[in-house]
Formats: sequence, C-alpha cells, structure tokens
Amino acid sequence: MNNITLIGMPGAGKSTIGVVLAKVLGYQFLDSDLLIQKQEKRRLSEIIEEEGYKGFKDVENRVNASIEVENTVIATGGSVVYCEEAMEHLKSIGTVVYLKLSLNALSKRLGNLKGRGVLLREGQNLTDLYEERTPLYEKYADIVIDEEGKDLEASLEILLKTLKEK
Ligand SMILES: Nc1ncnc2c1ncn2[C@@H]1O[C@H](COP(=O)(O)OP(=O)(O)O)[C@@H](O)[C@H]1O
Ligand SMILES: O=C(O)C1=C[C@@H](OP(=O)(O)O)[C@@H](O)[C@H](O)C1
Ligand SMILES: [Mg+2]
Repeated sequence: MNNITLIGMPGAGKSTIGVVLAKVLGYQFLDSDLLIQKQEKRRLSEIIEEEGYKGFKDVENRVNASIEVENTVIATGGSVVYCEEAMEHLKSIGTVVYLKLSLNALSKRLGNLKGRGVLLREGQNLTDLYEERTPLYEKYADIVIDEEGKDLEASLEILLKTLKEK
C-alpha cells in the first residue's frame, strides 16, 4: 500500500513535516499519537501516567498495528520503534522514512522532555534515549533523511526527491 510513515526522535519534525508532505502529495495525513488519544479517550500524558512505561508501549503497539489506510502520510510518536508488531505492520503498508537529526540539534530544539510527554525510563536522559533508539530507527528505515542544518522546506525538498528516486 502506498503510505509513507515517518519515524524519528521527538522534535525531529514528524508531525510538522508530515502534514506539509501530505498536502504536497495530495495524501491524507494521520498522526498516530492523535489516533491513540482518540481511541483511548485520554491524552498521551494521562496514558503514560496511568499505565506506566510498559502499558503505554502496549497501547502504542496495538493502535499503530491496527492502522489500515491508503495514500496516507503517517506521523508516528518517537517511541513507536519499541513496538515490533507495529513496526512490522507499518513497513508492510508503505515506506518508512527516518527523519534523522543530531543529538546536539535535537537538544536545542527540545525543551523539557517529561513536559513534552517523552517516554523515559527512570534515570534516562536525552543522550541515553538517542543512543538506545538510533539503531532501532536505522533498522526499520527504508529511507533516511538527514535534516542537519536544514529548515523545514529544505528537509521536505530532499524527502520528496528521495521518494521520487525510490
Ligand atoms: N527543519 C525543521 N524541520 C521540522 N521541524 C522543525 C525544523 N526546524 C525547527 N522545527 C521545529 O521543530 C519542532 C518539531 O516538532 P514536531 O513536528 O512536533 O516533531 P515530532 O512530531 O517529530 O516530535 C516544531 O516546533 C518545528 O517548528
Ligand atoms: O518519543 C517519545 O517517547 C514520545 C514522543 C511523542 O511523540 P512525538 O515523537 O511526535 O513528539 C509521543 O508519542 C509520546 O509522548 C512519546
Ligand atoms: Mg509528533
């Protein structure tokens, strides 16, 4: 199926770039974080607070693994790469694009991680998270887009060019 799924660290621009990409391609746009909130009738922060780290991942896995769409840009939450079943499903319904940004650039872009609802285990910081997740983003990516030093327009341009060449 002809979908494009965006993965990457929180703050990489999955939601921001995703909606513009969908417009340019004439696709639908789906933010799977919002789908989780809709299905659970709770905000992400409430799910994390009430269900804990593992509970949130179970919800995230279930919701993402159940997405059935066509011609859609799907912006995922940064933690979806922990969900094996969901990732295999997303790979089976389209192209997975990793929006890659250095730790340095991300830390400038992101404010308070907890306040943003980033899924952190006890004692984990942004560096730990980056090191833990980078191999997973790379493992699942069909395409890697390096956003370093690029504004939104430049990132979008290279993404469109890469998709066309594929
Ligand atoms: N080149 C860029 N591409 C995408 N977003 C950018 C860029 N530069 C700055 N930003 C900002 O970074 C943030 C990305 O947030 P968001 O789209 O919510 O990311 P994600 O969904 O990956 O967590 C937004 O505030 C956006 O304005
Ligand atoms: O990376 C994370 O741990 C998370 C990122 C959030 O989405 P964004 O990646 O869109 O910020 C959201 O899914 C959730 O709060 C957990
Ligand atoms: Mg997002």
